[in-house]
Amino acid sequence: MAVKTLKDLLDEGVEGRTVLVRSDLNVPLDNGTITDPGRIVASAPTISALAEAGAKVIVMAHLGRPKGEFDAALSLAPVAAKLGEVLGRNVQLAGDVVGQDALARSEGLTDGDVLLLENIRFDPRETSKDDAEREALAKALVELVDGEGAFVSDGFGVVHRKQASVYDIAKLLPHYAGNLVAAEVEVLQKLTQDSERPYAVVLGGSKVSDKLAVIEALAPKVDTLVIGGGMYYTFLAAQGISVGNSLCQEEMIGTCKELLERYADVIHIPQDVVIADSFSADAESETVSVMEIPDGWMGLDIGPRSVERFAAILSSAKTVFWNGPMGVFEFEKFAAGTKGVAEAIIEATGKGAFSVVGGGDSAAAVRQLGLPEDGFSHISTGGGASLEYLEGKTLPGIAALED
Ligand SMILES: Nc1ncnc2c1ncn2[C@@H]1O[C@H](COP(=O)(O)OP(=O)(O)O)[C@@H](O)[C@H]1O
Ligand SMILES: O=C(OP(=O)(O)O)[C@H](O)COP(=O)(O)O
Repeated sequence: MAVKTLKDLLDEGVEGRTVLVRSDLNVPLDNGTITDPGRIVASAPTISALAEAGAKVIVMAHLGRPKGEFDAALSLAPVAAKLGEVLGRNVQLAGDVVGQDALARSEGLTDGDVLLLENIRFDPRETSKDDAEREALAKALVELVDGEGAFVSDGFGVVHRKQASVYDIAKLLPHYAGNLVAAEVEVLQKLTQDSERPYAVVLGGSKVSDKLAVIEALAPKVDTLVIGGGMYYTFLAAQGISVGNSLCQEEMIGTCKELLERYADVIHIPQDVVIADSFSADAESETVSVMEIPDGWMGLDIGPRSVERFAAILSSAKTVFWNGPMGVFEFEKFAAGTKGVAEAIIEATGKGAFSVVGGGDSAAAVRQLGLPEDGFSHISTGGGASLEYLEGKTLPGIAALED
């Protein structure tokens, strides 16, 4: 990556300078409690290095997908507390993004202080499609800077988003790749440059509209695409199978039909499914063939026959990239598919395959299901970002650092 790095910035000297850092602190929450702090832990070294070197550090981050306005359930308050604990230093949380409180707190920063702005997506300009709106937010963020500022991009999980705190801000300040972004890109380069065959990609999760588009680009590049989680119901619907209340992206049915025809040898979808009568931990559940999903029920995990078949396919892979849980692993009843597929990837890794798990929830699943983290070659903090990198797409948050 031909970009300046954190080391370059530290060599220049940051004492007394305000450094804006974009981190991906989008961690899973259960009723306000962080269930997996992985992304906070992975983001800490860059923030810590800057604070230690005497910078006034202002961290920008998002949580979930608020609709451009304050949402108490998506406040970064629990994240600020956890970040402080991990860093071993006080982390202030601003009550807003670029409002009165953020401005007053940024003016009061002294060397080595860390200030976290409130969820950057509370400001509708962050995710706006309008360049001028995003640029206006980027300018407001720069106004928090005292003297000669700098921008460090360290939120790998969000570098595929053309958003104000990821992309536009780099045009206004000297910019550098943080340690996490640099390390993640280095590992993913291995996957794109010399991936040993057979190369398998396993896709699941719930960001169906984002990731169905990725399948189109990845299918010609890999030997096997294993699809589970919330992703495959659109493929079932494309075969005329009724999916009840399962996640399904109606407008992508035509695309899925074409993909199934063109890549029949590459794409593998489940044969059986664990269905539920509601989206809850104690829902009534049953394992059925994918042909038998009744109206009103929804698929929340892949079934045991599918796990067995996927495990057989993955056992011969030499390169594996996995993003997205196979089911709603947060509920015990629907965790077996994710566990089974993860175990198959661990087994392949043990036999010499190079394996990468990407995504906040996928990484959380590995830890929560008690699987060994060192069973994989690398655990990445970015799911969508990794996928788009593997696709060969230009990632706005990385391209902006190259300018
Ligand atoms: N069949 C399903 N229906 C609804 N949600 C699902 C299903 N399978 C998996 N999920 C959910 O997908 C979420 C993770 O999706 P995603 O954000 O795409 O993954 P990652 O964060 O690893 O990139 C998990 O919270 C999980 O509960
Ligand atoms: O969780 C994230 O991505 P991932 O689920 O693809 O790993 C990132 O924080 C990006 O979030 P977004 O997909 O709402 O832009």
